[in-house]
Amino acid sequence: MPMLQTLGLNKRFGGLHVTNNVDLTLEAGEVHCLIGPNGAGKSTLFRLILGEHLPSSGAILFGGEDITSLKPFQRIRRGMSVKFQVPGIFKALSVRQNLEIAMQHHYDPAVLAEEIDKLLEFLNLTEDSTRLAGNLSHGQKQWLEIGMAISLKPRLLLLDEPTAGMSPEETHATGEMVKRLNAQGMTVLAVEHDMAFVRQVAQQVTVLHLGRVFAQGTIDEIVANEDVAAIYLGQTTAHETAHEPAGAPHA
Ligand SMILES: Nc1ncnc2c1ncn2[C@@H]1O[C@H](COP(=O)(O)OP(=O)(O)OP(=O)(O)O)[C@@H](O)[C@H]1O
Repeated sequence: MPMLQTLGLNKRFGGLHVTNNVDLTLEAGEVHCLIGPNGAGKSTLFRLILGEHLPSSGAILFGGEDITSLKPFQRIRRGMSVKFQVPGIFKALSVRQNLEIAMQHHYDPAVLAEEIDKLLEFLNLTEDSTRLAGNLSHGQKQWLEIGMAISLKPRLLLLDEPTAGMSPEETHATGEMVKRLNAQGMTVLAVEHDMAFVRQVAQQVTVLHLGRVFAQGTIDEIVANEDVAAIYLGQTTAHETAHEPAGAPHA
């Protein structure tokens, strides 16, 4: 049974048809990347999956259960977790305190410290555990957020442009993190522009264009697809800045 399925999903904002009949299937245990030019509808699809938007029509199944009308917290309870681009960490608290806040109500006090230690090690943040989160590097902040998102051991992790603004080294380290999570059984759906990252982690890639599924396949199939290359034409690297991801994938 697939981990996640969207069936004929539509979302309209007034006259704008932003999600157009999207059928997306994520098999359990896969890393799936969602790519597409700016405005293709990637973030909207994410918000539909998480329940921050309700679809105009269509359905969403999570582990076979119809969750279309469930609220975000009910989806999270069922094992979904998300890391958005917008920072969600408490800058004035230490790295460890941030994780404590995310985890304290979900773990027995007897094992909490040990669980946090394990997570800090996974995130390469052990030596930074007493630093204020606001003083971390950009990449480390993103890793702390990933840590908060995985702290409750979700079945499905949604990542919205996890490597935005990162150096190539940080991007690669993030990819390794995702691969280790996946090796432990976590299913991952990531919106991502960085094709090096997509190539590093993705078993399946879906290309969205104008709200529709434009192409789907392995990274090799997607990169070789001339129609996919064509929809990125005109969206050159001129859009890129260090902190603003471009619409076009950069190889
Ligand atoms: N709440 C909203 N109300 C009206 N229009 C919206 C809303 N949210 C998104 N849109 C529109 O839907 C379209 C798709 O937006 P979306 O953010 O989903 O695209 P995206 O693929 O994530 O783009 P990007 O790569 O730039 O983040 C855009 O034209 C956007 O302006």
